[in-house]
Amino acid sequence: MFVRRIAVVGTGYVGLTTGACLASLGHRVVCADVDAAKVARLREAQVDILEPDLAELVAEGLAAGRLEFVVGAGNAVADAEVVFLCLPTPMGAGGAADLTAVRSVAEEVRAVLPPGCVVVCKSTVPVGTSVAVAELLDRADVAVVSNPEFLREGSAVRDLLRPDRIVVGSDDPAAAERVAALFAKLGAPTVLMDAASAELVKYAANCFLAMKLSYVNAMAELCELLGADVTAVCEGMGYDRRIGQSFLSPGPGWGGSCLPKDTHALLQIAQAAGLEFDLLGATIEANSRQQHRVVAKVREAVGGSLAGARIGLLGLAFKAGTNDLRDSPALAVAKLLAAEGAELTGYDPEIAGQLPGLRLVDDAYQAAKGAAAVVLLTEWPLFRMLDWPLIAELMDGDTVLDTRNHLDPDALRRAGLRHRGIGRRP
Ligand SMILES: NC(=O)c1ccc[n+]([C@@H]2O[C@H](COP(=O)([O-])OP(=O)(O)OC[C@H]3O[C@@H](n4cnc5c(N)ncnc54)[C@H](O)[C@@H]3O)[C@@H](O)[C@H]2O)c1
Ligand SMILES: O=c1ccn([C@@H]2O[C@H](COP(=O)(O)OP(=O)(O)O[C@H]3O[C@H](CO)[C@@H](O)[C@H](O)[C@H]3O)[C@@H](O)[C@H]2O)c(=O)[nH]1
Repeated sequence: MFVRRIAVVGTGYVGLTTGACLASLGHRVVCADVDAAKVARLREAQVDILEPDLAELVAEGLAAGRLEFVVGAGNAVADAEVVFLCLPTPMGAGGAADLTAVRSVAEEVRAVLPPGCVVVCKSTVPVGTSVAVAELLDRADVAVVSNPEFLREGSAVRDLLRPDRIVVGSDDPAAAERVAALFAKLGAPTVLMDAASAELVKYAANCFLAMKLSYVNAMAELCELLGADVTAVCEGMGYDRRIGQSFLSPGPGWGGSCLPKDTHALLQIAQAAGLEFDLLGATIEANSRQQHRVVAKVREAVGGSLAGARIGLLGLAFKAGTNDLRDSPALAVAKLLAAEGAELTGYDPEIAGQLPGLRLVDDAYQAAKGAAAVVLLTEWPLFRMLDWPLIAELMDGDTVLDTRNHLDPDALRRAGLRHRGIGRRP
């Protein structure tokens, strides 16, 4: 494999993982960010996000001289053969993806990109963005390639080094081949296509996953009405290889930094193209319904009114294994509870500091103390090991709402508590 000089712009979940992994594959990588304090920490191998193996890979790359961190995209690209854009594309006005950072970096680097380099869009961006970036760059000698990223938070390094597939799209097939070659060592199935299709694959995949979860959450509601058990139903469905066992767990609704913004963005993309994508709209609506359903269950547990009710929340991150709170369903549920006058105390093993609308405490027992009900919102393994008799003693009420079906109902029952799950037989 040829060693390549690579620049990565943006050192968040995607950029830092991409940079550290490409360095571990032998390439020489310069990562840039606008956040000077973050760059200073990264130069000391201090990684803020909770990602297994990432800090180690960063330290190894720095020590080997293959990984470097600089402030500002313009300072990273000078001798790069390939430039990855790993910039935020948050939900903007009306739900569309906000491309401000991508555009501003394209303008920042256009005059300093070396001749013949390839610019790769790894951010999740609407169809047509590669073409728009090429127009902004206005450099006939620079090709633009789409290489969407599919990593999950909490397993970012593993997902990047052992991907299910690599998608590379460009209207310049030679440039796409050059980008695919960077990852050749991984031996993953690599799908080459045109730029528009590659951009759409990312949204198509995330929206399909969201739809699968909304379906499962709706099925859980139906199970409650019919006296069936969603765990058994999903297990039975999942053995069908066309369906699969993964991504079939009901919860308090799906969230995180990607699924919510990407479903809204694709709805906008479809609408702009003249398609009312009703199925996707229903997927989003069902998710909001699921959060309201959780609130209704808490209301019922405390006897009808949440005004002044003390509620203990276990878990705040959008899923276990991350300290990311972006679009966390736990926070969405907390906000709805607070709007009805509930007094919230919350605990998450990976979240510290202050959050609006709730009192953050240092352990699950403090969250349960005096609570009329306890609500588990993130499936942290440690919650399975709690001292339930002690929690029963500390609580005012007796109901634990387990929105992830994560706890052992018998252990709670033995402690004298009422366990309420999602889609479970009472
Ligand atoms: N987080 C994920 O799990 C994930 C997975 C796949 C794809 N994506 C997509 O990848 C993109 C990046 O997501 P992320 O989660 O890594 O974002 P992030 O918010 O974690 O990181 C973005 C980084 O870009 C930096 N930045 C912003 N403007 C900049 C500029 N002008 N110049 C240089 N740096 C700048 C920020 O300071 C930040 O460090 C998004 O489009 C997202 O949808 C995210
Ligand atoms: O069976 C399941 C699986 C997930 N979730 C929830 O769904 C949300 C998203 O989970 P996950 O997909 O694991 O999180 P992300 O790290 O945001 O990863 C998604 O978003 C990334 C950014 O686009 C993509 O790269 C990944 O492929 C895609 O899985 C979270 O709230 C989870 O709790 C469930 O409720 N039940």
